[in-house]
This record gives sequence, C-alpha cells and structure tokens, in this order.
Amino acid sequence: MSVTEVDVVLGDRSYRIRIGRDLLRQPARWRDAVRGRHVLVVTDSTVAPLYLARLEDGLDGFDHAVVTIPAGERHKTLAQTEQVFAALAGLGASRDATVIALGGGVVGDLAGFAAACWMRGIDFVQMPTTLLAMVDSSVGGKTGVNLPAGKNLIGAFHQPRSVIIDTDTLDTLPAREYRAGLAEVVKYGAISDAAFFGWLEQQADALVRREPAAVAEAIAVSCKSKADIVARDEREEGERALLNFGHTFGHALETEAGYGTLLHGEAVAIGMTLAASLSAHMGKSSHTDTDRLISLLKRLELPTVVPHDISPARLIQHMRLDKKNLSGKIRAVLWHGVGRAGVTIVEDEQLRSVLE
Ligand SMILES: NC(=O)c1ccc[n+]([C@@H]2O[C@H](COP(=O)([O-])OP(=O)(O)OC[C@H]3O[C@@H](n4cnc5c(N)ncnc54)[C@H](O)[C@@H]3O)[C@@H](O)[C@H]2O)c1
Ligand SMILES: O=C(O)C(=O)C[C@@H](O)[C@H](O)[C@H](O)COP(=O)(O)O
Ligand SMILES: [Zn+2]
Repeated sequence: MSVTEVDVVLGDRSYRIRIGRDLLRQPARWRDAVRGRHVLVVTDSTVAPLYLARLEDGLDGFDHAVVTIPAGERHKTLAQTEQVFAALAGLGASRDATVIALGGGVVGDLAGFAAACWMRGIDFVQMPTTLLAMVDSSVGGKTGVNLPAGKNLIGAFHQPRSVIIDTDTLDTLPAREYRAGLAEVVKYGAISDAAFFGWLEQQADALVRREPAAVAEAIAVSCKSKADIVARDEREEGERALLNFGHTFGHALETEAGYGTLLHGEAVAIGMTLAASLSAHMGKSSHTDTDRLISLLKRLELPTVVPHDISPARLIQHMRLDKKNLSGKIRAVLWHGVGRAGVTIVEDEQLRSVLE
C-alpha cells in the first residue's frame, strides 16, 4: 500500500506527515513516532467508537490511557483541557510521555495545547480523522482553545512529532463536515497556488463525489503547501498570516453565531468571499476573480453569504480580538487575485462596506 510522505522542515528540526490508506491498522507505519512509556490518547465521543480500537490495538507495550471529550466546537475549552491534564497526572506522565490526538481539528488543537503545557511541553502526534484536520489543523503546530470572547484566544505554537493521516477514516465523515474541509483546501489555491486553484475548478465535481484519487491529491497538495509556508515562517511573523485568509471574518462569524452553529470551514468559506469582495472594493483584485472564487465555493456546496440574523457591528467588535491585529488596528488578509494575497490594515468603514 503506498504512503505519501511530506516533510515539514523547521530550521534544523523536521517532522514527517504520512498519508495513506488504513494506516491506523498498520502500527509499523506509525509506532516509531511514539516515544516514552506513557501515552495519552485524546479523542472525542464520535470518533472513539469508530476508530479508537484500531489505534489501541497498536499500543501494546505502552502504558496508555484515553480521554474522550464531547464532540464539537463548543467543547474546545479550557475546562476540557483540564480533563486532559488530570488524565496525564493519573497516568504519571513524565517529560518523555506522548499525547496522541485522534480526531478532528477540535481534538488536535486541544490535545496539542495540553501537550504544549504539560511539564512545559511533551511530544504529541496528530492522527487527524476529518478532511479539515488532514489538510490544515494537524500540520504547523498552532494549538489552542476558544474563549467565549473569541476563537483560539488561548494557545501555543507546539509542533507535532509526526502526523499520521489514515484517509480511510474519511469513509464515515458526514457530508457537511467533509465540505467544510474543502474550504481550507480552496484557501491554499487562492493564496499561493493558481495552478492548484485551476485544478480544483476542474476537479470540483470529483471532489464533491469524494473520488479517492481527487481527495488524495487534494490532501497531499494541501499538506505540501502548508508545510512550505510553515517552514518559511513557523511563528506567523510574516507570510504565515496568509493562511488566515477568510479567517478575520470567519472567526468573527463562528463566535457570533455560537460555536458549532457555523462549522469552521463554512465560516472560512463565507469569510473568503467577504475578504475577496473587500479586496475588489479596495482595488487589490478584480470582481472577475471574486466571481471565480464564489463559483468554486458554490460548486463545492459551501456557503458564501452571511446568515441574515448576524449583525455587522457585532462582527466588527469580534474582529478587534483577531490575533493579526497590531496596536488596535484590524489587519486582514486581502486577496490580490488567484494565487496571491497580502496583509493590510482595514478600517471599520471598509469592513462595513462589505458587511452591510
Ligand atoms: N491548528 C490549526 O492550524 C487549525 C487549522 C484549521 C482549523 N483549526 C481548528 O479546527 C477546528 C475544526 O476542525 P474540524 O472541522 O475537524 O472539526 P471537529 O474536530 O469538530 O470535527 C468535526 C465533527 O466530525 C466528527 N468526526 C471527526 N472525524 C470523524 C470521522 N472520521 N467520521 C465521523 N465523524 C467524525 C467529530 O466528532 C466532530 O463532530 C476548529 O476549532 C478550527 O479552529 C485549526
Ligand atoms: O496554520 C495557520 O497559520 C492558520 O492560520 C490556519 C487556519 O486555517 C486555522 O484556522 C488557524 O487555527 C487559525 O489561527 P488563528 O491564529 O487565527 O487562531
Ligand atoms: Zn482555518
């Protein structure tokens, strides 16, 4: 069975992303990533009954325990992180212990954050089971949890030791969650890879039908794209901020709608549409490019308009806590046309012009 490997090179360190079918059932393909005697698996209440046994079968020889958090964005909280700390304490986990995140982006972000904090940092391994986690959240080391005031406001940069992508786990992923993952795939084409954007336009129907070859290619290209950007700017001091395209609006939408009401990928799809419209309004890209983006997102069955009951003023209020802001100024990723983007200070008036 073939495995695609992508390396994330960070100066003199690196880690490997392995992408393949049925990897969970082949411990020989991932056990080398797990060090120490103690292993804590963090998963959620939907993923555990589906895939935990496959993983646990490969953990013989380790002292392991499992924390199962309730599924969904509402539970990406400090309170759930405390459950992970309690389990690490119960396991007697020392500095050479490993946390394994088995699940979507919620589990990966929360478990990674717990690993970043436990004894000031222990190893963790990402085993993503949603498309979104496979193409984005499992790679790059952004970890954290939400506060009622905003998305991912508490967190740390903490790179995984390895990322194991078993694409067979997508078989059980609901259609809405799958489509949400496609939004982040579109993001890579939009910000940095015009050829990939063109490929997505050609393959949109195959992707909606989840044709395995198209899905595998989308995952591999996305991982490579993210790995390249993170290698050049691990801590978001420059170029990495482009990975936030659509997120200034998107995070505000998720927070205002109530966590889990709009999925992260859905909010990012609407956010990319708004950012593209704002960019065209500011003369940084063309309306033709915006139409191209909206048309692709629609073909991928993603939302592109703000739900009618959401207030522009409240969205702008949430944007004041965006992590890209400096000295009280809202900074957003604007689009410079297919394959190009940049970060720009935006005024309330300009934000209102696309939101109202
Ligand atoms: N760290 C990063 O760089 C980064 C990047 C993008 C997104 N994120 C974060 O990721 C989160 C979104 O991740 P997500 O979309 O994976 O959401 P999620 O983790 O909530 O998973 C979505 C739903 O699918 C279920 N699920 C997971 N795998 C399944 C499977 N194989 N079969 C059936 N059901 C399955 C989960 O239980 C959950 O109900 C957000 O919190 C977002 O902020 C982080
Ligand atoms: O990896 C990054 O960098 C990203 O911005 C990827 C985003 O898709 C992701 O949603 C990330 O969690 C957003 O980070 P934040 O710093 O805006 O909270
Ligand atoms: Zn995102």
